[in-house]
Amino acid sequence: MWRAPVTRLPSHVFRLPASPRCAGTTLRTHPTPVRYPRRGLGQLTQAAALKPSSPKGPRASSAPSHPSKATLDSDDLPIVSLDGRKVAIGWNAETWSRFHNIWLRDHCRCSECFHAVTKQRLFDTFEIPADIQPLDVKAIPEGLQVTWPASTPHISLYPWSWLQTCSYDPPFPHLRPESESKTHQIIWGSKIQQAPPTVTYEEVMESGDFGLYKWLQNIDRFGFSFVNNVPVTTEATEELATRIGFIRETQYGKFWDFTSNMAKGDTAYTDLALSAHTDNTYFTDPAGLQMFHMLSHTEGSGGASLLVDGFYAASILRDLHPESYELLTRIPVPAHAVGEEGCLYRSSPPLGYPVLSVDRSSGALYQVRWNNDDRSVLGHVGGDELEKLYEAMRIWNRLLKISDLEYWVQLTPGTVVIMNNHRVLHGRSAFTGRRRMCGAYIGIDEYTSKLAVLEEKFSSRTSTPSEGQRSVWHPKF
Ligand SMILES: C[N+](C)(C)CCCC[C@H](N)C(=O)O
Ligand SMILES: O=C(O)CCC(=O)C(=O)O
Repeated sequence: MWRAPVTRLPSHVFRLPASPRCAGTTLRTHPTPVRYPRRGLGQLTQAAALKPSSPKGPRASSAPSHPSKATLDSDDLPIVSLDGRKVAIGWNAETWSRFHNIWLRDHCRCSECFHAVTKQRLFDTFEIPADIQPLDVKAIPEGLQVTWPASTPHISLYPWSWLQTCSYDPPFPHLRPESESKTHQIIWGSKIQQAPPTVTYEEVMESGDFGLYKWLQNIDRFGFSFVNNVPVTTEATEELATRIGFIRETQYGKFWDFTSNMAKGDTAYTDLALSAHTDNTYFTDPAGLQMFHMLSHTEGSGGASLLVDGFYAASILRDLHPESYELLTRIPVPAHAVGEEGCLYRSSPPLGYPVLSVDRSSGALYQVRWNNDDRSVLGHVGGDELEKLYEAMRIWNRLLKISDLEYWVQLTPGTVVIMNNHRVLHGRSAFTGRRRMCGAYIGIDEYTSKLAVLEEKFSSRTSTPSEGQRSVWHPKF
């Protein structure tokens, strides 16, 4: 049985082994702090600075760390030079970035080129000559200053830290904001039941939003969170959901209040057991968050809830069954929801989406789509690949049922569970009696937007300026 080496974290949570990249989690390498060009390097004359730098100029080897302040000392500025159709910036003796001239002109964010409030581009990118050349490039304490040819020469200024965050030749991943959350992702197994991520209703509802931030950080890191002490009403549960964003309405309604009465044409509205699955595999954009609050269960038993970390299961599949992992990241699987007379939802495009969606550039897993009950006819997989696909699904299904991965919990009135439906699978055991459940979906974009806004508010990296308007140099757009 594959087990990630347990590190110094509590026994029920651990980070993936220090392999370069695992499903959904890229461990951050903390760059050794790098000094800016020493005085000697910073003293290039203006003319020298404009000379094309040596094409074999040193490439990035030690990634720079963000400058500790917005402006740099005049005698310690990066070297800047023209390099054909690019501008080269020497952060230190061996680390350079190169930005295409057209990229720099396109990304000018002065008030003429970029709307200071709406943060939308104001000029026509395609008016920029493909071979545009600066009249001048200069390193000044505030950043890289570039003068562009125009009837009245146009001056652009790019802050040093923004250039480092956006550097693409080479990229500095550890400076990208998305590296933060990926690094924070914590995968878990059944031992999470020792200390599941939990916040209180009072924390989440308090007006300062820090409790709400704590809740969303839980979801960002673990893929789910409980909320305790929630009033046992649909109204309080709905109000809790809308603290994150507007509810996603579907054919099941907006805020659901359901039981096993087949009110809707889906087995969720029965007392049957449901194996681990994600919802909405038939939607182009499956709901991002799913919230459940069990309001009552009388005259019966069972109905325990199941949570499985799909990113954990996928990392095991990747490491132990790479061929099956590859098939599940490549072969689309169609799905449908047609139980309601007035509905005939089927995947669009008709072939559907892979069970495991992987970012083709980084290789990081970003979504699990799995509901074997809602899967449609596999009519597009030919040859021996079909049997390999069934074998891959069999292995995947077996992984989801390993006791070390299953977190069974009996929900009780007053405790809400919310999960990231793109990562955490859920299910339930069969039950008897009358079981009343309520909840809602929230779109993935509403969730990630609210988390980003709260990060702006509470984290040091991207604080909103005192005047309340976010900077045009915000690292996230
Ligand atoms: C609305 N509520 C969550 C109660 C039921 C949703 C139906 C679940 C459906 N089989 C799916 O996997 O999407
Ligand atoms: O009834 C439950 O506990 C969960 C039902 C379910 O899996 C769903 O609605 O997707």
